[in-house]
Formats: sequence, structure tokens, C-alpha cells
Amino acid sequence: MKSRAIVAIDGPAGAGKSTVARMLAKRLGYLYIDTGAMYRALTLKALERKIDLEDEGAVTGLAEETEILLVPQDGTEIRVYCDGRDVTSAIREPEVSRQVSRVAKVPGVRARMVELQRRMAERGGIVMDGRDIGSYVLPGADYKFFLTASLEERTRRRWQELRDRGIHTDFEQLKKEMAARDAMDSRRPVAPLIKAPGALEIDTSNLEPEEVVEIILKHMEEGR
Ligand SMILES: Nc1ncnc2c1ncn2[C@@H]1O[C@H](COP(=O)(O)OP(=O)(O)O)[C@@H](O)[C@H]1O
Ligand SMILES: Nc1ccn([C@@H]2O[C@H](COP(=O)(O)OP(=O)(O)O)[C@@H](O)[C@H]2O)c(=O)n1
Repeated sequence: MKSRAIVAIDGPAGAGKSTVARMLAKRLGYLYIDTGAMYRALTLKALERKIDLEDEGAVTGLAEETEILLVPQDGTEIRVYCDGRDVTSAIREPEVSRQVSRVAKVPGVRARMVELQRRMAERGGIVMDGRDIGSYVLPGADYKFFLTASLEERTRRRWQELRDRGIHTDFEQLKKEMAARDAMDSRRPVAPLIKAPGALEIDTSNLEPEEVVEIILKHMEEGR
């Protein structure tokens, strides 16, 4: 296995990217970078400022004046700061999930985020997860994975996750929202959600997170 490698993990919402990426980073002693958290932080700020999300100029301007920091904690937890404020929990609110793809499709926003993400990856030894990491942000990544799962299973996971945080949502409504977000992420003109050439696709529907990590590590050890 290459040392201080760059590992890219992409896939739709709820496929298990962050869970697996975090566990993998821990096993490898790498840094975990959650790029979705960056788009979420900017979306939260835009919503709080009541910025018209269809106004691409305004949203781009906001991206350019916003400082987003991902700060690793003990283990592989990261805390997300937006202009110095800890927004780790707030960015997971359903309203942010509902609106984030509108912000993420703005080319000026992506340009800014991608620049930051590439800088964070410069020294290697990272696991980065998102939608366009293997295809666009880090096309030269050493290892690329594309996680999937059925929409039903991905909704079930997100529904449970929200419930564990005391947020009760309607399952069918959540399913619709997740499908709408996937569609928007897949259809946007700039760096859409796609499986990068050469990425190993893993359907996690019937796997435990630990099993997915083992598949990934085995693939990396075999140097494929
Ligand atoms: N392979 C898996 N099997 C079962 N549950 C999983 C699996 N991967 C992740 N989960 C659970 O599903 C939820 C959503 O996963 P997450 O990692 O946030 O997905 P993503 O980052 O792709 O949106 C988490 O609560 C996690 O514990
Ligand atoms: N590399 C990335 C990561 C996220 N995103 C956007 O950010 C949103 C939230 O990403 P996330 O990874 O936090 O979403 P979940 O899969 O955790 O629900 C996605 O739906 C995309 O719209 C993106 O455009 N590019």
C-alpha cells in the first residue's frame, strides 16, 4: 500500500461515506476531510442571512468572504467552524440538508471550496469524502471508491440518525428529499455526482460499516 496516500470516497447521500471515511482514516492514521460539511456550513450562513439562493452572485460573494475550518479532534471527530463559530451540529439540521444542493451547484462556490480542498490534500495522508472528489477535486487520488446503497436503505439510515438526535421526520417525505438532492447533485453542470473512472463501486446496502472498511483496506493492500 502506498504510504501517505490520498483516498477519495464519493457517493449519494446516506451511502455511508462519512462513517466509513472516518473509520478508515482512523485505521490508517490519516486525516479525514468531510467536504459536504463545507457546503453545509456555507448553506447555513446563507439561510441565516436570508440570502436568495438563486442569486448566484450573492452566494458566490458569500463563499468568498466566509472562513470555513475543519478542525480534527481526538480520534477522527472533526468540528466545523464557520467564521469562528462552531456549527458542527447546526449544519446537520434538515433545512440545511434541503437547501444545500442549491448552494453547491453555484460554480463560484465550487471554485472556492475546491481550492480549499486541494490545499488540504497537498501533503497526502488523507481520506476525503464528497460527490466529486475522485472525478474532479483530486483526479490523481491514489485510491478511489464509490459507495452506493438503495434509496430505501439510505433513507432508513438518515431517518434513524435524525431520530437518534431527537429529530422525528416522516420517512416518505425524507425519502423524497434525499432523492431530490441526489438528482440535483447528479444533474448539475459543474462537477456532478458521478463514479470516477477507475473507482471501485461498493454497494453497502447489506454491509456493516466495518465490512466496507475491510473491503477498502483489502483493495488498497492489494495495490489495485
Ligand atoms: N454500511 C452501513 N451499514 C449500516 N449503516 C450504515 C452503514 N454505513 C453508514 N451507516 C449509517 O448510516 C448513517 C448515514 O451514514 P453516513 O456515513 O452519514 O452517510 P453519508 O456520509 O454517505 O451521507 C450513519 O448513521 C451510519 O451509522
Ligand atoms: N464534494 C461535495 C460534497 C458535498 N456536496 C454537496 O453538499 C451536500 C451535502 O453533502 P454531505 O456529504 O454532507 O451529505 P450527506 O451525504 O451526508 O447527506 C451534497 O448533497 C451536495 O450538494 C458537493 O456538492 N460536493
